[in-house]
Amino acid sequence: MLDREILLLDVVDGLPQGEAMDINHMLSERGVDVTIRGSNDYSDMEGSDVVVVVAGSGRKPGMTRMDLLKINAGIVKSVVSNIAKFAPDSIIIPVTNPLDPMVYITHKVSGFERNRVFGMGGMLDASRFRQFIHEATGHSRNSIRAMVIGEHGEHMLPLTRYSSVSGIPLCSFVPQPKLDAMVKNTREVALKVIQTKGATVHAPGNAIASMIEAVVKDQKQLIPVSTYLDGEYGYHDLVLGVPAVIGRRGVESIMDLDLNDSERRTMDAAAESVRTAVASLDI
Ligand SMILES: NC(=O)C1=CN([C@@H]2O[C@H](COP(=O)(O)OP(=O)(O)OC[C@H]3O[C@@H](n4cnc5c(N)ncnc54)[C@H](O)[C@@H]3O)[C@@H](O)[C@H]2O)C=CC1
Ligand SMILES: CC(=O)C(=O)O
Repeated sequence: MLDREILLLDVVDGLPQGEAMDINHMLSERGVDVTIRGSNDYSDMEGSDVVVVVAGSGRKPGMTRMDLLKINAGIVKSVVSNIAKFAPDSIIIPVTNPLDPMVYITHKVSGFERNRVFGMGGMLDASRFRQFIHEATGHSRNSIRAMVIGEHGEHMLPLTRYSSVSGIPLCSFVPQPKLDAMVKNTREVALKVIQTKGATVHAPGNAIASMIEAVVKDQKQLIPVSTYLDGEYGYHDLVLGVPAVIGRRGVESIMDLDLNDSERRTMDAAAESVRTAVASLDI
């Protein structure tokens, strides 16, 4: 595939082709020389540098991400087998939920080195945490840095100690009850969006785009991503969200943060949740 080409691939005949035409018309008006193509044929992805996997069902109001485990595991396995066949040198960014088990499947089924498989979840969670910090403090979004690790699910870990406004740690000027409310809202807000409009769209799209940009432009950005751990944070053979430096080679390094007892308990609960889910699958 040419550098400035994006392929949309879906099982539904006509859907990616229609989306491609629509997006090309928009890009034409904006003078952007990137070509979008739609296809139902996996062989069209040959030569792709980065492949984003969003295939699968989304959760409906009342569902947790983990409720999608069985149905999406089969879909992701088949999609990833095709990626390994037709784009063996690519970087894969899984997005399908439940994210962390899907990243684990992707890593195992593709056989790709762990740096070439990392999921989008933490960056979206951090954008939500950032918005709650903005709403609670009134400070410019530009001055806010937020970090969210753990599971992209019930055991998400918004790290108040590692989040800041203009370099000043959040916990040094926001009272604990307010911090607790921000953490709770960050964990729960996706469901509120789904209850009101059916799916989360713009914020996930933006997070995916930023992650691709970090790879393509070799930005070495520190981003929370869902990645395979081999000893980091004390976990082996497990996928969880952690801060990582993202560049041309994908995950170029993982930052092993020092966690306090309470943070460690949430991280352990996240690890247990993902491990149990993965153990229930036939990979
Ligand atoms: N990790 C994250 O932060 C986020 C994850 N998600 C997850 O991403 C997934 C997709 O969500 P949406 O785009 O809202 O759903 P959607 O229903 O709009 O799109 C999913 C697409 O997957 C296609 N598909 C199904 N099986 C396929 C296969 N075998 N091969 C190729 N395509 C196939 C469907 O035809 C459909 O067009 C869901 O699991 C959702 O929960 C969504 C937003 C954020
Ligand atoms: C759908 C989902 O996982 C999210 O918006 O966080």
